[in-house]
Amino acid sequence: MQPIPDVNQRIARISSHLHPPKPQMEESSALRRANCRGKGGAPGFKVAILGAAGGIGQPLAMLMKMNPLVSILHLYDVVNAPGVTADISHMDTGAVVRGFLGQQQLEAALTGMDLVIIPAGVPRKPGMTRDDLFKINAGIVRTLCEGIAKSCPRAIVNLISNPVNSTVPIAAEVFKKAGTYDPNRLLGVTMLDVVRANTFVAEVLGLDPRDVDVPVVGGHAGVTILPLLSQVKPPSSFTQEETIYLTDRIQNGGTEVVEAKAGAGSATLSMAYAAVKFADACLRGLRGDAGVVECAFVASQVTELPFFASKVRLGRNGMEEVYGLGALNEYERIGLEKAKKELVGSIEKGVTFIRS
Ligand SMILES: NC(=O)c1ccc[n+]([C@@H]2O[C@H](COP(=O)([O-])OP(=O)(O)OC[C@H]3O[C@@H](n4cnc5c(N)ncnc54)[C@H](O)[C@@H]3O)[C@@H](O)[C@H]2O)c1
Ligand SMILES: O=C(O)C[C@H](O)C(=O)O
Repeated sequence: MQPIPDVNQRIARISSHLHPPKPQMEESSALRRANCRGKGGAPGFKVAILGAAGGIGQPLAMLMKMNPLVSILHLYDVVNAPGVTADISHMDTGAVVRGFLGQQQLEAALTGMDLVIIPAGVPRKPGMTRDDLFKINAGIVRTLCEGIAKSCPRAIVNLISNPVNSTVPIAAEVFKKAGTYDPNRLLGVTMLDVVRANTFVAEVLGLDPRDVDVPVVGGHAGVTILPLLSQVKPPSSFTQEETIYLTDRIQNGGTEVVEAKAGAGSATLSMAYAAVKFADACLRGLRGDAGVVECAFVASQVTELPFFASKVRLGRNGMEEVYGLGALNEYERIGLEKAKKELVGSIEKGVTFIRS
């Protein structure tokens, strides 16, 4: 005969139906992870997203949950991390998802991570430059990088927060101060410029964008975004009119989206796609795949500037080789001078923010 549960047990059972266990945020679930038979031990890399509840963070988290190279996915934000974590964690893909809310959980979010992707920070509104975001985002990036230096100093960092031309130097200075700086592990994400360039060039040439590869060098703001149309694959030639149109559209792709969103933010979905494309390349490099090459804003000796976006080869140690610029045509040489002129100030601004 079944024992009759006492009233308190019955109330507890009814209440647990009405108020199902909260999504896993640390130890909040009624059936704790330790009691589950599956330990989520699939082989793969541990990845954290900082700013995971934002416009980029959410689709980025979804796409990383779908990436078979990821075994553990940590979602950190200062707001709404529990909701996003609950939602994403129901996807029946391999990665185990854990959520972390607020500064006091930053250390737990970062400990043991192989790759940290940072889309935390405010986006532009129409009329603003990326540099207008410096005031708020510089401090956010500093805090998060201090956390990385403390909790996962060997992690590869993919920095998305704008202005990338200044936030990457900020991150480098924070890591230097902490004694953990490895230039090969700090990569500013400029992949969206490449994704846009491939799309716009394919449109002009009448090709499938998946068959087009446009190197984009320099930085990630206005004239610092320098597409090398003379090096497009498959080899292609452009009229002067096409070159001017394409260069302008690639350099102002971000503004095109900011204006279309009319105050509701900047590129999020195409950025999440680009971020995952780049993160996947980093993970394939970490796995030891040969010939993984993408563009990124990195510490560099390709020009006289300390940072510059170039094609880089990714490997077990992050960036393993930075490629030179190759032969440039006259139009690109003029563009390069303009890009360097603006980059000097943006890099210096980031360095000074930490040193002063
Ligand atoms: N590199 C690129 O190509 C590229 C492309 C698009 C956007 N961006 C930049 O990415 C950033 C984010 O854009 P978005 O559209 O996702 O913005 P968003 O406002 O939608 O999301 C930002 C998220 O960051 C979180 N956040 C704020 N402070 C934080 C902190 N201290 N720690 C952790 N999280 C914090 C917010 O709570 C929010 O969830 C912006 O700076 C934007 O300019 C860069
Ligand atoms: O343009 C922006 O402010 C966001 C981002 O840098 C982009 O290129 O879309």
